[in-house]
Amino acid sequence: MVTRMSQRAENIHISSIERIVSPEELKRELPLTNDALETVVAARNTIVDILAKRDSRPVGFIGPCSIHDVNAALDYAERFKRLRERVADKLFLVMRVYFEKPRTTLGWRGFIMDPRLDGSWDIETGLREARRLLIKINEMGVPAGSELLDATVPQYIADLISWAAIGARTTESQTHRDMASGLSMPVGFKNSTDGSIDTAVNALKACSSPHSFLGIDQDGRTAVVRTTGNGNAHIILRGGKHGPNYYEEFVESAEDKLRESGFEPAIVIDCSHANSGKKHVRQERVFRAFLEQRVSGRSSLIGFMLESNIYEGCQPIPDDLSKLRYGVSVTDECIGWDKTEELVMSAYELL
Ligand SMILES: O=C[C@H](O)[C@H](O)COP(=O)(O)O
Ligand SMILES: C=C(OP(=O)(O)O)C(=O)O
Repeated sequence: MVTRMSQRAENIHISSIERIVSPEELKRELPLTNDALETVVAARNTIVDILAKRDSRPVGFIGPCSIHDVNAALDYAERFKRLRERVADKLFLVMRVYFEKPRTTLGWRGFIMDPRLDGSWDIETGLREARRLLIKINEMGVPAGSELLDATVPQYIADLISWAAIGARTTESQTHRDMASGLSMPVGFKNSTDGSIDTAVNALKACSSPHSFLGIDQDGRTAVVRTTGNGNAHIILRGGKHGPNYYEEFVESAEDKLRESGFEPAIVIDCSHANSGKKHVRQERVFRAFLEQRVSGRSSLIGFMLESNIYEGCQPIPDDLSKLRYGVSVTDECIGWDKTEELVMSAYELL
């Protein structure tokens, strides 16, 4: 017979809780360098200027769907650096350096959560190696943009991120709106997976106001976090379950909704995800439609996103990791580097 004293009311489904390095300890081990800080501050200021239309260059968020191999990420960053310098007078390019992946149901959750890609969930190593990689990329002069998914992660890496995304699956989440209201960098909110633009506009309203919520401090202790609100936020059209939303009528409708809510329209077109039906070959079509609208004077379109890797396509994560193909996405399909260069250079010619 179960006695009352043997019953338990908590941690029934918890198998373990392990302490890890605190944000402060990790930053002491891997400090922000002056060169990296310079990249971050300059890029954030430029994106703020682009949002406010003081800088007329479109911003491009380009890079892998997810980082899974540090060497391939650095190889990509070298190519990216050369390309971004070539087009810098007409385009401002930020590398997608995405470490956290939200999933529709199940799947690999990204480099921070599972850096070895084998289900070992060595999150402490993930945080450490993500921070180390971000320092190197920023020291090269390449600014990084990333989706912020776990509300604890920013304390470990946000000082190295120049632009953050809140994804389609979390734009409506109070936790993510609270978090975004305290972030130091500009933030893009995706429309939700059902295609709702209202959800993203509501997120802008929420995120531009102050909030108080529970988080951790730099020592890793539970703390009340009070924010001032983040006025540097914008929406990202990524399509939804009923199809793409990069066409003019959707952009106009988004502009109207933003104006009605008191925001000067600033919109990024995501050329991937539901705008491309997750087919890398369709990203070009979306990109060209973005360019056409932009060149014909639609100044609300302040930027675009391309999912790009060294080689095109994607691959499932094999049980034998030695069979992973170098430079190929392990999440969504990406365009390859040659196509990336071709698209960016064609935009450069046109702008
Ligand atoms: O960007 C990546 C994916 O679109 C997102 O993480 C969802 O992926 P899934 O539908 O394969 O789970
Ligand atoms: C997950 C992503 O996008 P979305 O939230 O639009 O699905 C992404 O950009 O990696």
